[in-house]
This record gives sequence, structure tokens and C-alpha cells, in this order.
Amino acid sequence: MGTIVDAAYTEGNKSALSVKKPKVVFVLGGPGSGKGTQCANIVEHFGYTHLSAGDLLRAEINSGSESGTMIQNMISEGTIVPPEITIKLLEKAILESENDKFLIDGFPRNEENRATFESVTGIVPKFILFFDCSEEEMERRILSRNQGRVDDNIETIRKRFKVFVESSLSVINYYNSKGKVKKIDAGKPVAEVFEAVKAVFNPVDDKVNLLPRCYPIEFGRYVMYHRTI
Ligand SMILES: Nc1ncnc2c1ncn2[C@@H]1O[C@H](COP(=O)(O)OP(=O)(O)OP(=O)(O)O)[C@@H](O)[C@H]1O
Ligand SMILES: Nc1ccn([C@@H]2O[C@H](COP(=O)(O)O)[C@@H](O)[C@H]2O)c(=O)n1
Ligand SMILES: [Mg+2]
Repeated sequence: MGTIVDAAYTEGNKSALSVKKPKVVFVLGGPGSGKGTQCANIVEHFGYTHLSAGDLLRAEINSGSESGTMIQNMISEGTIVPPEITIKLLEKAILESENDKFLIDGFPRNEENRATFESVTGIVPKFILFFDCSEEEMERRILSRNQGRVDDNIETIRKRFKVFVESSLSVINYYNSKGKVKKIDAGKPVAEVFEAVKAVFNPVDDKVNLLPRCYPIEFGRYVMYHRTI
């Protein structure tokens, strides 16, 4: 029987994450904007661990957890699961990983998600990657996704768009007011979107760029080697 772990991971109200202090990037955008697709590329290229809040909730349903039925109903309706549940799942996944840098995809989804995560974990995201895409394109993509998701039908898609506009955009606006949002035009083909994503990540995150590169600069008879990284 799957359970949502708490006692092992928290001491009183304080999250064990305040000790681990992972580097976190929130990946936000409308349903079908390409968050999961681009996260897979970022993992490959920059060595982050990808945590999709939606995937963690679906796994919780499949584990037979006592919250499973409630989560299943909320996903089918496109509504947002209470933050205590989603945050516990994220917390557990981060603590079980040996990595220290994470892409948190599809979270925070509303102000309650955001404020609770901040107060429970004390984590401040490095930045927010926001995939901006038209509803027409997102709808087209979801309807041809074919992954058997219960919420990939036109009725639930419309509800998810409404929730995104009414609840999730305010989170993006909040972080934008703090200068933390990196907006990406996500309406382009996958490879082009990834080019824009790559430009956002610091070169020191680049796995193919980990060795310092030196190039010579000549000053008269002296040659200095300038290190780039
Ligand atoms: N730039 C793109 N151009 C065309 N199709 C794309 C692009 N990015 C992703 N897709 C496709 O669109 C569908 C949705 O992409 P993805 O699952 O990555 O979106 P998402 O933002 O994670 O959606 P959700 O919020 O519903 O989980 C997938 O079938 C994916 O292959
Ligand atoms: N923070 C979150 C994230 C997701 N949900 C629920 O899961 C559904 C699917 O999410 P995807 O990111 O995989 O599209 C979403 O519609 C919500 O019902 C959530 O409650 N809280
Ligand atoms: Mg996704």
C-alpha cells in the first residue's frame, strides 16, 4: 500500500529540504506547452533531475495510496490537488535523489502551492522557465499526445486552460515581478524551443562545457591564458 511519507522526511513542521538546500528551477506553462518534452532535453544536456508534479500525482494514484481516489477525481476535473499532498511527493523525490539540482515541472500551479512550498521548504527557485504558447497550439498538441491520460479530452482540456488562466498565471506574474521569469516562445518546433532554453541555462550547467577552456591573449612578448567558465 503506497503512503505519502511524512514522519521520515520532516521534523516538526520543518522540511528536511531546508538542510539539503537543492537548486530548483520551476518549469511552468499551459497544458501541452511542452514542459515535459523540454525537461527531458534539459536533463540530457544540463544534468538536472526532472520532477513532474503531475507524474508524481499519477504515480501516487497507481500506488494505491489512500489519497488516490481524491487525486484521480481532481486530475479528471483538471483541478488543483491540495499543496500538502503535492509538496510531500516533491519533497520525498528530492530527498531520495543524489542530485542537487531539480526541474520542478507543473508546480507551483496556484498561489497556495507557491506560498506553502516556500514556507514549508524554505526553497527559493533560481528562476522560472515559462513556456508561452497559444491555446490553439496547446490543444492540438494534447489531442495528438496519445498517452492515455484521463485528462487529455476536449472537455477537461478546456477546464485545464481555465485553471491555468485563473490560477496559474498569477504565480508567473508574482515571479515576474521579482525578475525571475525566463519566458520562452514555446509555439515553435521542439528543436528551436530547446535552442532558446539552452541560452537561459548558465554555461556552467552545461555537461559538455564542464572543462574550463583557455584561449591565449598576446601582450607583446607575453602570452596570457584566459580561462572561460
Ligand atoms: N514544440 C513542440 N512542437 C510540437 N509538438 C510538441 C512540442 N513540444 C511538445 N510537443 C508535443 O506536444 C505534446 C505535449 O507536450 P508535453 O507533454 O511536453 O507538454 P506539457 O507541457 O508537459 O503538458 P502537460 O501540462 O499536459 O503535462 C506531446 O505529444 C509532445 O510530443
Ligand atoms: N502542482 C500540481 C500539478 C498537477 N496537478 C494535477 O495534475 C494534473 C496534470 O498535471 P500535468 O502537469 O501533468 O499536466 C493537473 O491538471 C492537476 O489536476 C495538481 O493538482 N497540482
Ligand atoms: Mg507534462
